[in-house]
Amino acid sequence: MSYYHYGTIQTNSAGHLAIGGVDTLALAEKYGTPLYVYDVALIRERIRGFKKVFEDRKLKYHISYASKAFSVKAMYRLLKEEGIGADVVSGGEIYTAQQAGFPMAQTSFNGNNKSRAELEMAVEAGVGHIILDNFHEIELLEAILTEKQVKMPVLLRVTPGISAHTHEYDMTGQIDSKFGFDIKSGQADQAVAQVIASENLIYEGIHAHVGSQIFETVGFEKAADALVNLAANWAQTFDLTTKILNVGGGFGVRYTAEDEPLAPQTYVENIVDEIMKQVQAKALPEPEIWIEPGRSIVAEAGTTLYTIGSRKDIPDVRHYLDVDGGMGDNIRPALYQSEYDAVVCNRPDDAPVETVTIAGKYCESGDMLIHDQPLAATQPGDILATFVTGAYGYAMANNYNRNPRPAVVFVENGQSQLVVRRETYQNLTQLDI
Ligand SMILES: Cc1ncc(COP(=O)(O)O)c(C=O)c1O
Ligand SMILES: N[C@@H](CCCC[NH3+])C(=O)O
Repeated sequence: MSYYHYGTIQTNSAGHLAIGGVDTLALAEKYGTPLYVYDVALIRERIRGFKKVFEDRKLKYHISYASKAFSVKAMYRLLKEEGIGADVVSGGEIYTAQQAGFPMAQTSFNGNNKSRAELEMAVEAGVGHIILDNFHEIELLEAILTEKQVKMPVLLRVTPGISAHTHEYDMTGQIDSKFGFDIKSGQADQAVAQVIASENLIYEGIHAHVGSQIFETVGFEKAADALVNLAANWAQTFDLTTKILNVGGGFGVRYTAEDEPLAPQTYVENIVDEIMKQVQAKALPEPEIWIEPGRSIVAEAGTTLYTIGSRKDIPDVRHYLDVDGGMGDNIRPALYQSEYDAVVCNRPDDAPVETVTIAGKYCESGDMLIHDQPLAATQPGDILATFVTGAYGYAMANNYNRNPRPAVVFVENGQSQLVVRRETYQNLTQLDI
């Protein structure tokens, strides 16, 4: 086997790459390329794996899928089926969840610059919790709630001063961060005092998110300690009960064979055990533990299919193999130098015969999907699959060079279902006047 296995991905009896029991060549034929294909069984498996950690321990919990990783109506419907919540970060995500018929009480709203219009929308939509991020937002929300004469449960997002080991753009828990109230300087204390004094903001707990694509558990455990300490301090100083401890997401996944993440549940087991240890040591009441994973629920479930087109061979320098997508459907290599693996869908198990650089079709020299990919022999028209594109792929897709965004297909039990249509050229000009 020449590629790494995720979920239901396998070579079928025809010798082709199959996902969810569906031949990828048939998918490319039916829906066109580039195409995002999601292995629904793997998404379910990830969600159930997280649930099991809490249920095995008989703990109070809430899983809030970080929608930003992949926010489309079909995803919210799947979350609803699996009975978990969703974290949203914009009016657009609130709208999408509403359109999908998602139970809005099961949502929380994060973000460092929520607008008045977005906060009003959240209150009207019945969003379950607002995760307060800064002093301006406290005032804004208080004003809205006073006007509407409603009350809103809130969490306070704090920055615990932990620098997680990941790409600089993926770090969020360090003191010098645009997100949340800083603990060390006393901002978090000041914020909670303001919330307690408010008529309409109902304090329910604390939130921290240290960053994304993190492999070590130590950062998460330190953040968990910081949250329990804060809850203990606030119990003493303000006689305040912290009902919810939200430790965020950020659990790292395997993009290539070189990555060595822990099993997704292991991160959560470590965090939960650390929280419960500290809670017991400080004699605090048992909190409801919230997690907010995005990538670890959807990343490995996503595969992108491309059609191979031209190639350029520069003797003794490099072989460029071009595909019909690129930084418009996967900006992560250009933005974070992220690495991916690929196989040729009609012969995934063939031994590599050359090392190629997979280039996108966009007018940017940096539009490379994979550097130095060992690959079987290919010809124009062959279908190429890149793995682990389910998180921050479609979510960050764009129309650069006026390329339409690809379609999204869910596969499960041998069936495929179109869940997002391919954009058309007409869609591209529909807002132009
Ligand atoms: C507040 C918050 N919660 C959750 C997430 C989800 O992170 P991930 O997709 O790495 O699990 C993020 C993104 O980093 C975030 O900023
Ligand atoms: N978009 C980023 C992660 C950002 C996480 C959100 N705070 C990625 O693809 O890795």
